Amino acid sequence: MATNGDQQATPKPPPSPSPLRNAKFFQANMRILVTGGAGFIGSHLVDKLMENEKNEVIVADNYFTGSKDNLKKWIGHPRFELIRHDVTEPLLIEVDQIYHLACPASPIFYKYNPVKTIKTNVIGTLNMLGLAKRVGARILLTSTSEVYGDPLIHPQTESYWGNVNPIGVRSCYDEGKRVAETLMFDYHRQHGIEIRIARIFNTYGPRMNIDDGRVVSNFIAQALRDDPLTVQAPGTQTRSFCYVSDMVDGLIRLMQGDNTGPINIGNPGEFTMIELAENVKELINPKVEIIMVENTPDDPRQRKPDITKAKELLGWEPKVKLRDGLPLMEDDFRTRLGVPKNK
Ligand SMILES: NC(=O)c1ccc[n+]([C@@H]2O[C@H](COP(=O)([O-])OP(=O)(O)OC[C@H]3O[C@@H](n4cnc5c(N)ncnc54)[C@H](O)[C@@H]3O)[C@@H](O)[C@H]2O)c1
Ligand SMILES: O=c1ccn([C@@H]2O[C@H](COP(=O)(O)OP(=O)(O)O[C@H]3OC[C@@H](O)[C@H](O)[C@H]3O)[C@@H](O)[C@H]2O)c(=O)[nH]1
Repeated sequence: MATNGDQQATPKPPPSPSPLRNAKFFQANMRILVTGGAGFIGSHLVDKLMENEKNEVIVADNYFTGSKDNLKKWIGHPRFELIRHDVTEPLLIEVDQIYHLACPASPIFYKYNPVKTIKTNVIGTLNMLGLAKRVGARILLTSTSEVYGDPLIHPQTESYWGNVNPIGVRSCYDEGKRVAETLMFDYHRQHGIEIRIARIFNTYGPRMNIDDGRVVSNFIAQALRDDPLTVQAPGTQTRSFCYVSDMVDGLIRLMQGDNTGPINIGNPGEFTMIELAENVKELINPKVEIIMVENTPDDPRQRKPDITKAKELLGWEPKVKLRDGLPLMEDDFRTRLGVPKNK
């Protein structure tokens, strides 16, 4: 049973969705729901889960920031199903595991309709926990480093409670994810649900929306379009960037392991935004200009994961360095933007 030091209820055995599942000649695949599976991280997670022939993967997504395009290689596959579904509505299906990712992640998208972002985090997580409770599924929440807000300790350990503005423009996301974590633990303590919480730090890689608005996708798209790289002032703020394949590996290990978390999953390599811009310029377009532009309120000034827990409890650490990951993302952006390498 999962351990996190808190008192825990004894989990009930999962109800069997069909007596056939225990029959000798019935192929009992692991049924895995991925909410938000048409998005950036979700679609890479689906690719990895589909590699295992014992997995059946069901994606539920409302396509707010995701796209069917990200899943096109699986559409029609006998072990794959795609459902247009908004997680703020209940979902009645039979599954063994739930990876709950559904939520806009880029600040420009989560601020676009903040009330909807809160609903997605709170009602959406309640609905997925209700589903987990009904069918006895294990559920993993993709929480975020944003639960630490503008952190006053550095690097951030999971025991740090954070420094979040409860009424700011980012709060719909930060506080929404904090409530989602609370709900996960309350369902765990009250109903014995098997939970897993990943606190994801900034992740990048192929398939990010070209106009996603997050810094790595912005800089790469700008470099390929010969537009200036827009560093938001002061540019000394830091982030630590994890390549998506490392992230997916960490999420699967967390789901399959014995620990509830929360566990930080991220790459501790820390960069200022000026350093990131300089790296993109050097690697992708040495002629591009770097300019300073105005920032948005409550931008965290520093962020770096302490990944001791992930190393010890999951045997996980990231493998891909930023300077190796950026060219992989560049190739994907070149294809989608139609900008050949030696233009
Ligand atoms: N990428 C990162 O750096 C990062 C960092 C921390 C946490 N996370 C978390 O990881 C998850 C995935 O992030 P991502 O980067 O892939 O973002 P993304 O925007 O590419 O993917 C989110 C997906 O959720 C879907 N979605 C949004 N609201 C929904 C709703 N109400 N019902 C159903 N589907 C909905 C979107 O259409 C999209 O497919 C999110 O929960 C995010 O908070 C991501
Ligand atoms: O064009 C840009 C965009 C962003 N930035 C800066 O880059 C830094 C990172 O900004 P991003 O928008 O990529 O992402 P943030 O780190 O602010 O938020 C992210 O944190 C973790 C996740 O939960 C989410 O994916 C997202 O909320 C910020 O300091 C921002 O000011 C730029 O300098 N230029």
